Amino acid sequence: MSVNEQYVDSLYGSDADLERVKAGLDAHGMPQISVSEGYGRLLTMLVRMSGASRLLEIGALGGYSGICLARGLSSGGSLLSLELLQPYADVAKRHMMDAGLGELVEYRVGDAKESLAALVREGRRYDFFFIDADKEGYPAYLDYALQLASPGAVIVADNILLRGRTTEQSKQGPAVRAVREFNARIASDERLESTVLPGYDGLAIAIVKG
Ligand SMILES: C[S@@+](CC[C@H](N)C(=O)[O-])C[C@H]1O[C@@H](n2cnc3c(N)ncnc32)[C@H](O)[C@@H]1O
Repeated sequence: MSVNEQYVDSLYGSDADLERVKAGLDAHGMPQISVSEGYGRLLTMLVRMSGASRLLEIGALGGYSGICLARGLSSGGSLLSLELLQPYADVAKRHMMDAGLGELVEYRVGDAKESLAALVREGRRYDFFFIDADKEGYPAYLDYALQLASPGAVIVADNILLRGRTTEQSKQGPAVRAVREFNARIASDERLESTVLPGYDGLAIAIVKG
């Protein structure tokens, strides 16, 4: 983390619900790869500012971003979270319940591409997407988000810099290539209005034009 990011994070007090998630990840032998603190706060604000009520998260881990997303919901809103691993979804649900947000979230376990294809078949619509699962899947996740989006929906994706690998031309692995394709599409797709924030590990934010 940069000095600036550390400084900004130090302005905020400790958050008991999010600290519980970090401790829970260690306790369950899960990786500490939750969204950064600063972008977690931004997720809450984006949900609140957009007025989104049907949220779709791709990649739950231990529920850190789930808490941040659900905190921005107003009454009647809900979060569907797609997670590959049942034990991770169970841990995330526990953390959401501990944060008093358990009623707002539902999990679908399995490969996100299959869950997303099922949501398309079911005719579902969402007005906020948070993409944060396997990086090879990002281009497909963007395709599905566009199919599932209501007009004006917000699409956010984390880790678009891959800790420097995205900009290092010698790196040509499948995850790097997929994220480069995703970033290029976020910036150039005429259906989207977008920006990319280069802080922490990079965050893409797009609005689906109405
Ligand atoms: C970076 S972590 C998510 C962090 C979480 N969004 C947060 O900030 O708290 C990525 C998650 O995606 C899940 N994942 C990886 N591949 C997946 C797939 N094909 N389908 C669904 N989930 C997947 C992993 O099991 C892991 O929990």
